[in-house]
Amino acid sequence: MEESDDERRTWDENQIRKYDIKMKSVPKHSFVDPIVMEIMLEGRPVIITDSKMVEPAAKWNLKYLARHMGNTNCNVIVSKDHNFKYYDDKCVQKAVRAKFVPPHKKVTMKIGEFVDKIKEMSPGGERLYLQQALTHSVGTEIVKDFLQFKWDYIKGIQKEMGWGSLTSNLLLIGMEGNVTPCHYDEQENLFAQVKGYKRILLFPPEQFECLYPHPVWHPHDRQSQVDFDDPDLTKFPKFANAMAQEAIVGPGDVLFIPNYWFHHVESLQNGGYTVSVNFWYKSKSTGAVAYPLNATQKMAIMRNVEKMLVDALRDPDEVGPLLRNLTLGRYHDFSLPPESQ
Ligand SMILES: O=C(O)CCC(=O)C(=O)O
Ligand SMILES: [Fe+2]
Repeated sequence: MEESDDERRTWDENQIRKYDIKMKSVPKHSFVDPIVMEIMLEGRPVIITDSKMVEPAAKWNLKYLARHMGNTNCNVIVSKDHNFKYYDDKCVQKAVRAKFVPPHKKVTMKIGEFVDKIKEMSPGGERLYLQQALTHSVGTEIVKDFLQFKWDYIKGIQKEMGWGSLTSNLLLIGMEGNVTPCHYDEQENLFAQVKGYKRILLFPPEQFECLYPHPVWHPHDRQSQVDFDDPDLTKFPKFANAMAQEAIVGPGDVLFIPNYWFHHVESLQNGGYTVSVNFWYKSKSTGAVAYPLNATQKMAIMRNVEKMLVDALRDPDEVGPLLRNLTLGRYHDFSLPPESQ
């Protein structure tokens, strides 16, 4: 961990984790370029540069945050390794909860304590990741900075995209090398990078079958079951066909992560701590629906069917067998040419 707040202006390949995944780059354009909105309206990710969208947060180094957020009880995840796979502990099914072993601890602490801890931590040891919603409780100076964000610009995007309300802003302070494993969210995301560099691997909803998300009733709902560090291709063979879109973002960059797009996020190794602020928005409400439905709409249907079945059967273990009985020997022939049926 860097002692100082020394600003690194770039990064190199050695700081990037190595995965056996095919990749191409996410396009990167200045906020003044009309192509930004064109890409976003197509529902594709883009890195927006020079927008100064969260410029007042540029001074949010650890010292400033510790001084001005001192009294806030912050949510901090403590992990034994570099992975911070999200889980929902409000998960309703008691049976699931009993069998589920959380991969890490969630605690709360004051930011001062967090800063002291991350400075003490040794390589290969325990890691921390602060993930705190920006609310009024974070202190007046931070709220003042927040109010100085470029809201005209931000609201302009919201309007042009037809998004619903801004639901929350998460402040993320990560240690170098931390990884948020591959998952999707049910919101549109303007992900603003403030300090340090992050690499994000994105996968479109069309690649659902390559990423094998956990069932919806599972505490790891929305998270891929595939361990990128050591993919089990026997269990998850189609992961071999996954094609990532890579984005590397640094201070001042904003990445658009579309609703239902899978994303893996890593703070670059040996790059010091990272600070990011995201903006989560409700998606555009679906007006007239065009057929055939797209991959995002099909993912939403699958979520609803799964939820309904677990509700009706009252036992998550019965969902898989029922779905198999429903389709086995009945539906698979449709994809084959007539002579092989
Ligand atoms: O920055 C990270 O580590 C995760 C961020 C993320 O998943 C999100 O903003 O949706
Ligand atoms: Fe996310």
